[in-house]
Amino acid sequence: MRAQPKASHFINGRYVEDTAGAAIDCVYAASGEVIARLHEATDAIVEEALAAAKAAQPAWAALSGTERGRVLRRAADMIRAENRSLSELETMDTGKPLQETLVADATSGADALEYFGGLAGSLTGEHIPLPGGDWAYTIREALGVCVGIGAWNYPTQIACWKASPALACGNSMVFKPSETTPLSALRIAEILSEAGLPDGVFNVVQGRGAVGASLITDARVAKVSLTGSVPTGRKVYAAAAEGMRHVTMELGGKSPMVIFADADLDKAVSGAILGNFYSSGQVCSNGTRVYVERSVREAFVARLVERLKAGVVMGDPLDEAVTFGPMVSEAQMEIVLGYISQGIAEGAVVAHGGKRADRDGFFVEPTVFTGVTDDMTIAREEIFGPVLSVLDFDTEEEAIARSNDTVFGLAAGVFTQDFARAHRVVKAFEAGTCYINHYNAAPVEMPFGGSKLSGVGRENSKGAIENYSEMKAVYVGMGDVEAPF
Ligand SMILES: NC(=O)C1=CN([C@@H]2O[C@H](COP(=O)(O)OP(=O)(O)OC[C@H]3O[C@@H](n4cnc5c(N)ncnc54)[C@H](O)[C@@H]3O)[C@@H](O)[C@H]2O)C=CC1
Repeated sequence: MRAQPKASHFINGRYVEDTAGAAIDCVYAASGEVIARLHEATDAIVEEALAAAKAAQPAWAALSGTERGRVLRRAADMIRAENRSLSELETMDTGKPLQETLVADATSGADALEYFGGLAGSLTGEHIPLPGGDWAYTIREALGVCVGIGAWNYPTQIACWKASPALACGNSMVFKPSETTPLSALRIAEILSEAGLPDGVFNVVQGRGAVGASLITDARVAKVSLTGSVPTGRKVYAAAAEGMRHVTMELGGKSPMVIFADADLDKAVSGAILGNFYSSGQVCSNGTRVYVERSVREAFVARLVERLKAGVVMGDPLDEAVTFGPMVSEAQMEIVLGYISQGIAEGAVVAHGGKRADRDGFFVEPTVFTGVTDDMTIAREEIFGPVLSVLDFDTEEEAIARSNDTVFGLAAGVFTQDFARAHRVVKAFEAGTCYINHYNAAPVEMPFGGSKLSGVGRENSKGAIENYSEMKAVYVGMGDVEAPF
């Protein structure tokens, strides 16, 4: 199997290569096979990308929002038309089942392009009447050159979620995908170009952390948007602060899901599956701490395990019948297996799964732990794999307090038929993205992002516009100017 792109980088409307950069091997996670070899951006490539983005931005910003939006919406249509091949590429890049990528990756990217393309024409400032006939107005302006840095779990989606609001507002972007999944952002850049995006407005450069770091501190960069882990977020935020750059930080989590005894148990089990095993658990907002009211805990675990036994089909993720893929990489598999061992060592009980699957590739069995306590490592740290911890609780107050007892604040969910309680619990959650009787849906119309250590700013929704533009305020004096002397 080969998925070799035309070159490693896409700059100024064309593919660019510089083989002097260190090699990045792209590995198909279901077999361990190398399917493409790319090269990290050298200093010359980084310079070329930033110079292109800087040069292209003013003319792009000078177009009307409607004109910019038209390009984004055209790209959205092209992505939808090409959904199958983009989904296959995403599956090869990440190892996620084609069954998932067909509905959740390029389509989500297209949604973002369409949504922000639609908004672009309506971005305006405001008129502010003042006493004495004076007035003020605001001009919504682009920030300039934005840098986007992606994680490996949703490479297409992340590229589009960052590019769409940035470009809608008139910014240009240099995007660095994760070195683990370098392929799909290149194709997105190519499609944007084919849709009519002026050269240099969206550029992709490859590389590991050092390339990301060199992008952030360049004087031409006005904003950095990162999707990644908390430790990386700390470094990127600090580096961006040196130049007073704007940031959006979409970081990790250890989110709670609270299931009350009155919940529709089948819906709650579905929520727990969506919030733990989709993308083999490699989802930042996953609700991995599943608090179940004591009286229904056994029934919940029994149904969950039954559904996993019946529904999990492991195999080649390119086979559409497969529902459960491998970890993205051998390294990630080892991390997840390490957490499982630690859970067992600290006294948690494996109710399902618990080991590497007996097949080629980096597969870890979907794993359910019971007997988990709040102080265990598996209940405190982000695992980023298919490991669900069941914890039991007795009262609403206790469930809320324990849910919030974490440094993270990305997402949280509640399952109950008592809607007054649902809204009360959600109000008390310390999390940016909450769910009632659902989990992990991320429509573009809804803000997405975290509080506490899980992030700064929001992606998607009209709110993202605030994160990719700034207001220039203009005071207009209509009468005398009174001065003290
Ligand atoms: N909140 C959200 O929306 C999401 C958060 N994530 C989080 O991402 C993490 C998993 O993704 P990984 O790729 O392993 O994260 P990571 O933090 O290792 O890497 C993220 C990106 O940052 C780059 N990077 C690393 N060091 C850097 C530095 N010093 N300066 C600039 N860039 C640097 C990497 O090359 C990569 O492109 C998890 O913690 C997960 O929760 C993942 C998806 C969505």
